[in-house]
Amino acid sequence: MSLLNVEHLSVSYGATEVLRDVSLTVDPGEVVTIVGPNGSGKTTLLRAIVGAASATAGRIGTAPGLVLGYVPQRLHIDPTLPITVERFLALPGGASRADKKSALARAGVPELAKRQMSQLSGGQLQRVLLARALVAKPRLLLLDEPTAGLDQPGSAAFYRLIDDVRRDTGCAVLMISHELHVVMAASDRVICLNGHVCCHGTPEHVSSAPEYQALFGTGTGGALALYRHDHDHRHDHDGACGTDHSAPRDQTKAAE
Ligand SMILES: Nc1ncnc2c1ncn2[C@@H]1O[C@H](COP(=O)(O)OP(=O)(O)OP(=O)(O)O)[C@@H](O)[C@H]1O
Repeated sequence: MSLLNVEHLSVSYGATEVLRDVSLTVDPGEVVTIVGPNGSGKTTLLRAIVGAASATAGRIGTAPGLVLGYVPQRLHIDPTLPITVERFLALPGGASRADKKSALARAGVPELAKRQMSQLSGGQLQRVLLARALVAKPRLLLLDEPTAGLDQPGSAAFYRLIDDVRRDTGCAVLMISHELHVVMAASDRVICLNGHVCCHGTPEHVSSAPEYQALFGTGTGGALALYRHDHDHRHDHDGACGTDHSAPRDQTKAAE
């Protein structure tokens, strides 16, 4: 049984439809990565899954009692508001000291408990955000570009950490990433989003799909092209993006 089942989801901000007819599933233990150009609705999709953006159509089903852990893309911390890492990790429902300690240890930053949030480096902050997501012992971890702003070694270390967490806890991961080599190496499945699901499947399948290449270019240049592609294929309401949305079932579980 899937942990998460997004069915025909549409989300609008005012009159602007940002997501249209998006369907996907995440099964226990899977790593599913969402790629897509800036403004393609990736963050909105995660926000809808955690209940922070409301659907205009479709539904989001979760396994009974599913605990989600969400690492947002950005966190603004008011530097005038003193708050320690330890206090930041407190959950609305309360978290034990032991749970907070073990989440920090699992995120690789056990020494940061007493530090001020405003004094953390970018890499430390990402790990503290991860720790906060882990306190509740999630079965599904949602990561929104978790390594944005980190240098290459910092980013690689963070993804190794995610891999360790997944192996140790068995949680599934649904993440947004712009780093193609990470996506290729670490994901079971990839969903290419551009307001709608352009294509989906194994990393190999997606990276060779014409819809993906139209968005991101081909080869390793695709990773760099993520931010400067020209959106040159249609994705209006007839779904005419040249996409075979009925991709072979052995290659993907999206849109079931
Ligand atoms: N709260 C909001 N109100 C109105 N429009 C919004 C809001 N949040 C996002 N949008 C718009 O919705 C579209 C999708 O935004 P979203 O942040 O989901 O894209 P994204 O794929 O995550 O982009 P990026 O890669 O730049 O992070 C954008 O055009 C954005 O300007």
